[in-house]
Amino acid sequence: MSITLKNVSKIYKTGDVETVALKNINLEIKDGEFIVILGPSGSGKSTLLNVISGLDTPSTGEIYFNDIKISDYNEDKLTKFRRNYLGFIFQQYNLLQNLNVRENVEIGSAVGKNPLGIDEVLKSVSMYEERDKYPYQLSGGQQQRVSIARSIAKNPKILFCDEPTGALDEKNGKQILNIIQVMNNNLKTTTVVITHNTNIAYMADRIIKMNSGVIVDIIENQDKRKASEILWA
Ligand SMILES: Nc1ncnc2c1ncn2[C@@H]1O[C@H](COP(=O)(O)OP(=O)(O)OP(=O)(O)O)[C@@H](O)[C@H]1O
Repeated sequence: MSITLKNVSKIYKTGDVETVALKNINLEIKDGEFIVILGPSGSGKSTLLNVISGLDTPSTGEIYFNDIKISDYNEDKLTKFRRNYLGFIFQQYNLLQNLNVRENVEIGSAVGKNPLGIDEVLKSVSMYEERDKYPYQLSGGQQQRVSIARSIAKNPKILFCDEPTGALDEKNGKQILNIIQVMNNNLKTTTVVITHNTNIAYMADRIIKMNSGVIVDIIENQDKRKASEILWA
């Protein structure tokens, strides 16, 4: 699924204070593309991801998924659209503590239009053996893998990742990135990753650099690397 932003701005109002978090963003992300968004703290990366993915609404401008203008959707329609077509991976794992690994992943697959097999997904994140354990019995890296399994089980058209490896060490971080890359390669899932780790940009087709709410540069990556090949830290 492709994404198009036309003149998108986002202004936060807190009392009398206005913060312009996004200024007139124009952007096209192609179907199946792997995009990495880089930029200093406060530059608008999370706001951009939230607005693109319908977690928040733009103040002005239009957003399309293929030909569907989602910036016209009301909250109900947006929620359904997100549930059916979009996957999210955040730094926090957000697992349900009273459900085991398999049940957490089943929740993800249940909402998709065209879900993947649970066992297949658990195997792809190397958590099949751990399927009967509860979140408190798992390491941080394992919990993040379950969280990813839950996001990919519904076979989303687009995967949005906000600092997916922020809390992980090199070994676990690269394992997570590899899973995201395999999804993008094999299922052609359009992928948008926000990160502070500039090394991750080597995995992208295109790198978007942000500063003060604007896109300051878009770079075609001529040296696309596998997750296992990037440097760390
Ligand atoms: N809910 C909000 N209310 C008011 N201002 C906000 C809100 N969310 C973000 N902002 C402001 O909008 C600007 C962009 O924030 P955003 O979180 O998008 O940046 P970021 O690039 O993701 O930063 P970081 O890398 O630190 O997560 C900042 O000036 C921030 O203070």
